[in-house]
Amino acid sequence: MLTLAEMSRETIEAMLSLAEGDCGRPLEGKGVALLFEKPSARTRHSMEMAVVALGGHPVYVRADEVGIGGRESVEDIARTLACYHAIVAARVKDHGVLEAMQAATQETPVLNMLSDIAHPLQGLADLLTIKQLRGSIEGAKIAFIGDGNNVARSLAEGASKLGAEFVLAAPEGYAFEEATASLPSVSQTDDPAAATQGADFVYTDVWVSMGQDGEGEARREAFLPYQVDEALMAHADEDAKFLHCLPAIRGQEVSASVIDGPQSAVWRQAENRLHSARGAMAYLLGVQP
Ligand SMILES: NCCC[C@H](N)C(=O)O
Ligand SMILES: NC(=O)OP(=O)(O)O
Repeated sequence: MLTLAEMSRETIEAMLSLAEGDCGRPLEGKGVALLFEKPSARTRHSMEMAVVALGGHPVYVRADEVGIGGRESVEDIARTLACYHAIVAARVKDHGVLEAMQAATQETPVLNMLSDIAHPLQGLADLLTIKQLRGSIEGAKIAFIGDGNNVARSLAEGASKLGAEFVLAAPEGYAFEEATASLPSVSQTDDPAAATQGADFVYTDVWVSMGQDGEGEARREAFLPYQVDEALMAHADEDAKFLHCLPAIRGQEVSASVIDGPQSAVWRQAENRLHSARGAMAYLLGVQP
């Protein structure tokens, strides 16, 4: 599971059903490796607790402990972890590392816990949140305001598969590449108010992702007109909810009044990281809803 684009509608729906139901204990007596090249709060904790809920044992590994590409090749690290674990999960700087791991481990699933281009576990939690709050994903309108980044791309891919409308509002130079922009029911604009018009969900993420600190100043300037505040929320449906994968910077991509206000669903969304991780891993281990 490296991206939501490579998964079928049926697979995503099965994972969402498992997230809301009984997954059993398919990891009884088994381990899951959780390898992190970048920091994490939600992903580490939701994955560790989801592994425990499935009967398994999580092993947290920092990239510098195994020395990816230095002490040992990516392929040999993946093969090693696959000797002991039922799933190899990794948060990486370069998506190509995940592809190399999956090619090396073959039968042991590799699970993307965030890369430079995709965050499928976040996308799955977002879809679960939309399903719970709206009743159905099909026909929902999601406005994503800001960077066309890993989080935006995964949700666009999932929304497109499940028949939701996804509109990205991004400044020039930060929009989706053609492959994502041309997915069914995905569109983009540089106008945040136009994107938000009638939206059921208004989503944003940080302007400067992990590893982009060198671009911080240019990004903060480019994204200045893209803050989600109460004035922008007024363009959305009156029952619209605000979503953010977190961590958030109040006063940059979102005003405190919106993220801490009555339309915010960010804590439901954060909790759903646990349920969706459980559903995703159960499915990867062969459990059917
Ligand atoms: N916690 C999710 C962080 C998402 C952000 N786009 C990043 O890659 O840093
Ligand atoms: N949303 C998310 O992935 O959070 P962490 O970076 O804290 O894991």
